Amino acid sequence: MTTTSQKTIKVALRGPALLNNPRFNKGSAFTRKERDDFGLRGRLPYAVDTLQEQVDRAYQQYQARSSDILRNSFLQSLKAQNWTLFYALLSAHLEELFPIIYTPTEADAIANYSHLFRRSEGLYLSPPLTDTMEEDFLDACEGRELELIVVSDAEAILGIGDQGSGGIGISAAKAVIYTLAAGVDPAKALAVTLDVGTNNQDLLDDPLYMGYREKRLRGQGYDEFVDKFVALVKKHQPKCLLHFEDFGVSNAQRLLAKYRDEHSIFNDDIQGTGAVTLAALQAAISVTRTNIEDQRIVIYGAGSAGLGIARQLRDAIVLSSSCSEAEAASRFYLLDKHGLLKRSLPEDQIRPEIESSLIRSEEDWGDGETGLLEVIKKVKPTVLIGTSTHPKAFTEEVVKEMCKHVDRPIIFPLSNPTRLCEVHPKDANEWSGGKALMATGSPFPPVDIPGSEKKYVVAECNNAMIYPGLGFGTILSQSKAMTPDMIVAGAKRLSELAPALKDPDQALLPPFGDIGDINFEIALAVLEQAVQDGDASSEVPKGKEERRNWAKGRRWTAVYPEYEYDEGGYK
Ligand SMILES: NC(=O)C1=CN([C@@H]2O[C@H](COP(=O)(O)OP(=O)(O)OC[C@H]3O[C@@H](n4cnc5c(N)ncnc54)[C@H](O)[C@@H]3O)[C@@H](O)[C@H]2O)C=CC1
Ligand SMILES: CC(=O)C(=O)O
Ligand SMILES: [Mg+2]
Repeated sequence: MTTTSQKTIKVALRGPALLNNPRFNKGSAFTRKERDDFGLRGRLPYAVDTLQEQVDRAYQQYQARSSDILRNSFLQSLKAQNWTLFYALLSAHLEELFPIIYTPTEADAIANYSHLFRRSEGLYLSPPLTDTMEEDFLDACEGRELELIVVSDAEAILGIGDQGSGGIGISAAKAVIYTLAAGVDPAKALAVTLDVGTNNQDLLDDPLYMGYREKRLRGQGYDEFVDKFVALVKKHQPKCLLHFEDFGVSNAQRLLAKYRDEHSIFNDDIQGTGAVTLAALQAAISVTRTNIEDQRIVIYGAGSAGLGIARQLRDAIVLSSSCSEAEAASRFYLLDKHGLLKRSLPEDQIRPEIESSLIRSEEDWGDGETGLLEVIKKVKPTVLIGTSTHPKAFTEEVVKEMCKHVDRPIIFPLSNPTRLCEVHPKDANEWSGGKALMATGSPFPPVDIPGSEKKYVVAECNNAMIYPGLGFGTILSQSKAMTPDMIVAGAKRLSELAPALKDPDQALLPPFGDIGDINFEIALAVLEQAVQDGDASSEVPKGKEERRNWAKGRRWTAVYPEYEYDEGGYK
């Protein structure tokens, strides 16, 4: 691990103000000279640590915590103290710590936000403070030119639903992953929660609940509130990527459509999930040696993720075959709470934003609700994807029925956190006699390959495998929008890096331990696409190799620069 960079930066903070600033704090790693210059001599134990020694100590402290939620709290607190150490520790033990800062543990941390709370982070915006929103926004930006804002209104956090003010947790976690995986400078990122109230009665009844204790704002009031926020982003941070996370399905779709031509925006649950699933599917069909247009695809759970996946895969079929959009759409069978989405369902059982080509016609399917097993029997799908939050929905009967018709069923139970997964991969593996090609939303241990000493690594098909690269590539390009072609370029690059391409017994996506290298490649692919389409800024270097080196240099890494005291320096 490199512990100091060659860079020297000017800092205007002294003593406790420096030690309490997580961006600049080095704790026990301040050099003797820095201790002299910044009034720190007697404020620190005598020895000067390296970053590696700090990481070793922090890791020991981490390991001493007795539960995942306590480990999550420990890491939160470390982040509030020292960003460099926090990111260096995460990078050093990435695969182990990732599920602690993200799914599944972060879901529990968010659900218990008001009880675990110690220190605020990011920006909290609520309707009673609408009049001061601009002032509060500018305060949170602290004069910085941001590259990234992650915003959530917390209506559909992971699979655990409406979490009110706890939503800041998902914005912050997604922002951390941008830094960890893509090298977005944490000082140029902001986590925001639009705390517009909550319909989660448990939160409303909780005396310790910290959010805006009202039912969710809806309708025109909600739209005006979001409009005001987006207008501030456009006005004060025109170059920043605005990432939407875990909005309720109707708002997610609507807001993406509303703002996509106005600012560089991205909806992770729709676009990120669509892209990562496309990459995993490309790897799976390279194993089955079939074409994407020949798949019959059942998607169980037609919300943000399910619809995002359907649209991304449909568009991929159109791109790689002679199929029209309608022909491509006819390969999909979407199910929601009332079973198969088909025209004979009452109007209020199908969300109005779902395009009719994704809804099956009644002649084929008759009246009444059609459940998953019936759909599997009739459709004989090659691909079954779960985005429903309905645990264990892919029963033994469902998996075995699928196996009757295809040799290698592709089964992606993507719901998070772990306990909401549609099928445990161990069960799907057993029921399919080891034939299922699997990917899940949260991490699962490898499963046995029948008749082999080897294990089958279940890919983690989570948008976190791709969104940092999609976002960083867009930030680098300074394109006005993250275009569909840029997203496809990122997904294509990810699928090329799948271990299954080299060995069909290997995982459909790379491991999360490689998330940094992988997302750098994704970011480059996105940047190249923007350059090719003429969407990149003129500041982007002209030659391809030059661009790669330039992009590498733009990555923030967890190293300590040297500090020089200067009254005009960073505060
Ligand atoms: N692996 C990944 O990268 C991602 C996974 N997800 C996961 O997917 C799940 C859904 O997330 P979103 O789409 O954002 O939520 P959402 O609320 O927009 O969608 C869930 C959909 O499932 C439907 N549903 C609920 N119960 C059902 C049942 N019993 N049968 C069929 N459909 C049912 C709901 O009506 C809704 O339309 C969550 O668990 C989330 O964590 C979401 C985004 C990314
Ligand atoms: C992964 C993600 O974005 C979700 O579960 O909502
Ligand atoms: Mg999400």
